[in-house]
Amino acid sequence: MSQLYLISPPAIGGDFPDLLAAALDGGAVSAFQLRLKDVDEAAVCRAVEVLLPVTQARDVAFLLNDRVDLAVRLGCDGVHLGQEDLPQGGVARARAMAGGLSLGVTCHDSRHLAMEAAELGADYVAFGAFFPTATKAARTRAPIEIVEWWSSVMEVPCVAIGGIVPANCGALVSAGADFLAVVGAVWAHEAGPGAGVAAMLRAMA
Ligand SMILES: Cc1ncc(COP(=O)(O)OP(=O)(O)O)c(N)n1
Ligand SMILES: Cc1ncsc1CCOP(=O)(O)O
Ligand SMILES: [Mg+2]
Repeated sequence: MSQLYLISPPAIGGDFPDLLAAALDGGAVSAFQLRLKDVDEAAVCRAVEVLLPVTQARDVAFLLNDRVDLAVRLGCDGVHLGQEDLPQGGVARARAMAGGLSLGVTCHDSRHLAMEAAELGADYVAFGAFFPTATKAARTRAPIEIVEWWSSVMEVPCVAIGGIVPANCGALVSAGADFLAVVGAVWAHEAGPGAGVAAMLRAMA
């Protein structure tokens, strides 16, 4: 059984706290990642301040994308780092900086990067993109077999990301993905984010 990992749109408006509440009230979301792109640090801090209470009230873990220093300073539950977001010293240094926070690391389609990240203390590894996505110009396409392999040989959880929607998520659930991370499937759902979460959870069940 996979769990749902919700990621914010790359840009958010003033109504986003209400949209996030609606999404989280649509069903059991295990983790939320704030992933803002092209905004300054002050805007990220303000967003964390207003969104953290929304997730805390619903017992959903709050991870910040890209910035381990800010995640620690702002009291987030975790941080997600890409290979280009790692500090000097790589995953080992990120692990030390993150302390008790949950640490996730992007591993694209690489078994090597994933084994290295797990060895150096990542709490989860992320593979993707599995399907075409409009959210990001993803640098790699990952085969579903990498999830099958990872879940059969490793204990550290894995996250699948990239173009995941209700119609295609079954193969990743069957392959043993611990978490499915989605953006568009929820925020672009025609009936709103709560319906997007509910539709994902129905398809994952
Ligand atoms: C759960 C999860 N997996 C992968 C990513 C991608 O991270 P990264 O490669 O650093 O790319 P950006 O998201 O920063 O554009 C992620 N954010 N979350
Ligand atoms: C952040 C990220 N990293 C790889 S694909 C992706 C975007 C995922 O968004 P969507 O679920 O809309 O395809
Ligand atoms: Mg990043």
